[in-house]
Parts: sequence; C-alpha cells; structure tokens
Amino acid sequence: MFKNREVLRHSYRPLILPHRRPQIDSIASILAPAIRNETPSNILIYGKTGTGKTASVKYVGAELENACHEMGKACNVIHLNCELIDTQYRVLAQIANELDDIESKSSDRPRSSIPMTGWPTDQVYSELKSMVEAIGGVNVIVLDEIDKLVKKSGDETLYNLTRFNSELKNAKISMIGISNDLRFTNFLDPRVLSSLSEEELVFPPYNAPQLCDILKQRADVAFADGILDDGVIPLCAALAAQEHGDARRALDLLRISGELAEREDAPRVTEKHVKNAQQKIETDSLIVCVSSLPTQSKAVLYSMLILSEMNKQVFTTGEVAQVYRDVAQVLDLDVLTHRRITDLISELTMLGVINSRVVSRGRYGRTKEMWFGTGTAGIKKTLTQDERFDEERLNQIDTARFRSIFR
Ligand SMILES: Nc1ncnc2c1ncn2[C@@H]1O[C@H](COP(=O)(O)OP(=O)(O)OP(=O)(O)O)[C@@H](O)[C@H]1O
Repeated sequence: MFKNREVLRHSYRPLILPHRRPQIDSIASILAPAIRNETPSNILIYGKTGTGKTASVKYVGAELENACHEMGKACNVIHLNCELIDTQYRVLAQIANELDDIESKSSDRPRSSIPMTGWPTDQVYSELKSMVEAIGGVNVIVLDEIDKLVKKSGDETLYNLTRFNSELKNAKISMIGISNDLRFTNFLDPRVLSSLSEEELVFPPYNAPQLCDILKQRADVAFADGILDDGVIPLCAALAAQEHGDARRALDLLRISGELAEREDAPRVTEKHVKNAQQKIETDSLIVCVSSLPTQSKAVLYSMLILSEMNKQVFTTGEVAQVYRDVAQVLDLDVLTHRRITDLISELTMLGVINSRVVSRGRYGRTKEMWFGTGTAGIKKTLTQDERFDEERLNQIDTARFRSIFR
C-alpha cells in the first residue's frame, strides 16, 4: 500500500509548498537584509492551525542559511517550539544550546556550559549575549507557538530579546513569532507588541482545490502507484476544508485511510476508508478531550451516561443535575449549584462532547435538551480510567430510583 509512509507525517518537510508562494516570498524579502549583514525586521505570523506557517518559515530559514553560507556571511536560524520551551530561562538556554550545536560544526570555539536549569536568569542572559557577540552575524530566532510562552511566562522574554540588539556590537538578532491564537497580543506591553510586529503576515486557510494539490504531491511519493481510488484525495481535501482548511488534518485523513485499508488487506484505498478515517479522528480527539476534563465536568458527563444507559436518548439540565448530586456524593466531591452545573454543560457542548438545543416549554419557560452525538462506549471507558471514578463507589448509585423517576 505505502511506498513511503513517512512522507505523510507532520514532521516531513516537502521541498515544494504549493499555494504558499506569496507568503514564502514575503518572509524571504523581509529576511533578505540578513544577506547584507543587516538586521531584518521582526515578524509576527498568524494563521489557523495547519495553514503551513511552520513549514514556510522553516523553508525560508533553510534557504537563507544556505544563501548566506554560499556568500560567506554568518547567519543562523534557530527554531524553538514554545509549547515545550515555555519559560524565559528555557528559551535563553535553548538558543544558546542550538547556537552551540551550529557553531561546534564550524569552529573550535569552546562549547558554552549553560545548564537547562539552575543559573540565575541574568547570568544566562549575559552568557548568551557574549556567545552571540562572539559568533557575530545575523541570528534569526523563531518562536513557534509564541502564545504558549506568553501565556505561561508573560512578556518578559520578548521584552529582553527585543532589547538585545541595542546591547550587541558585532551581532544582530531578529525575531519571528508564530501563533494560531492572536489573543496573546492583549497581554503584551505595547512597546513589545510594536517591536515584535514590525511586519505582520497572515496565512489564510487552504480551500479544497488547494488541499487537493498538497495531497497529490505527497500521495505520489507516499503510496504505491494506482492504489488510491479517484475520489479519495478530493474527499480528504473536502473534509479538511470544512475543518478550517487544515493541511495537517488532510494529511492525517489520507494516511489513516491508507492504514485502515492496509489493516483490512483491501486491494485499494476507497472513499469508505476516508469516511472511517474521519470517524476515527473524531473519536480519538473526543477521547483526548474527555480525559483532560476537570473532575467536576467528568462527574456531570458521567451523570449523562447514566441517563443514556436508561435508554433516555435526550435529557434535560434538571435531570442531569438530579443524577449528578448522587454521583458527586458517592465520589466525595463538593456538590455544585444548579448554576455551575449549567455552566459545565455549556462547556461540554462547546467542546463538542455532547449536543444540545434550547426548547420552549410554553408557559413552563425554556429548557436545554442534550444528547450524545456518537457512541458512548469510548467516553465511558475514558471516564472510568480516571482513578477517582472508582467502580465500586459508582455502583452505589441507585439507578433503579432514577429509572422510576424518569420513566
Ligand atoms: N503548502 C503546503 N504544501 C505541502 N505541505 C504542507 C503545506 N502546508 C502545510 N503543509 C503540511 O501540513 C502540516 C502542517 O503544517 P504546519 O506545521 O506548517 O502548519 P502550521 O500553520 O504551523 O500549524 P500550527 O499552527 O498548528 O502549528 C505539515 O506536515 C506541513 O508539511
């Protein structure tokens, strides 16, 4: 089935990125001064998930390093993922480590010894400064998922990095921030924001024909010849285009469709495999979402499961609240107010764990009705894997009583 499955993985970096030429050209022209040993403007890049931001920045970064290398100019591009590196200390230490790795290949300068924890931040900062100064040239620091850094540690790191240039004589620093959530800019000091966003670029979502081109390019290398039915790529592209034009989702759909076909020894990948792949992705993400819920939300959800196991397809907030009180008691949780339960139900709806609608009951006012969209087996398994949802305790809930109330 597969010639090279790795090509469909997120980590694979294609040599050509269809439909990103304008964005790539913009980044390249903003970074071009590095070739003349001048400081490029800082860039803030924004776009929904899977719109090729990271891939495009890495592509231009590699081209820039090559071009500078050929012209004998010093230039380093350091790419940090702030989901993992989310404190000022780690950002500074990681930049130092990466510069070390790059430099140790081309010079016999002794390696820096900044540990990943332990030093006062001031010391890390001044060690990094002397290191950058010794290396010289232009250093482009890419802070991918920059919103995570700001959320965790505020804007101090960015403030310090933006004032770096004024303290350097022999070297230059420029920054690229990448994010799919612009709300983080509300937490930035206006001076930091204006410095970080000297240039701003927006990556629009891909539409279905564009996703088709991206998938075709990867599929040619990934799959054995003629193994994909004609409708497979257009269907993956259409489904991912509905999902805010996410190339990562499109690639996942194509890879999982192939894996499902392979597992059942099918001769070809068909549209049926794509539909099953879509369902698998949705179930998997639902399970990840349920497992990360706070305990009280899990208790509310468990109450809904009890109702659905009584063959109640649709239930109301009042019914959920009634069952919840018993669930909370057997699990030794504080019993929340009706108001809080209503809030948690709204959150579960927003997360897509349950469906709900508000219905009018004439002179009795309005009430919320809710129901599960997909099967509940995965949700139940995930909830009962939480050690606080002890089976023995849950068995103490008097479901027979509810059966008689809610008949
Ligand atoms: N134009 C493109 N051509 C080929 N592959 C692409 C293209 N755009 C994105 N991809 C692929 O889609 C996946 C996601 O892309 P990328 O990581 O660049 O998205 P992103 O916008 O940075 O997403 P996030 O905000 O979630 O980090 C990667 O595997 C990447 O190779």
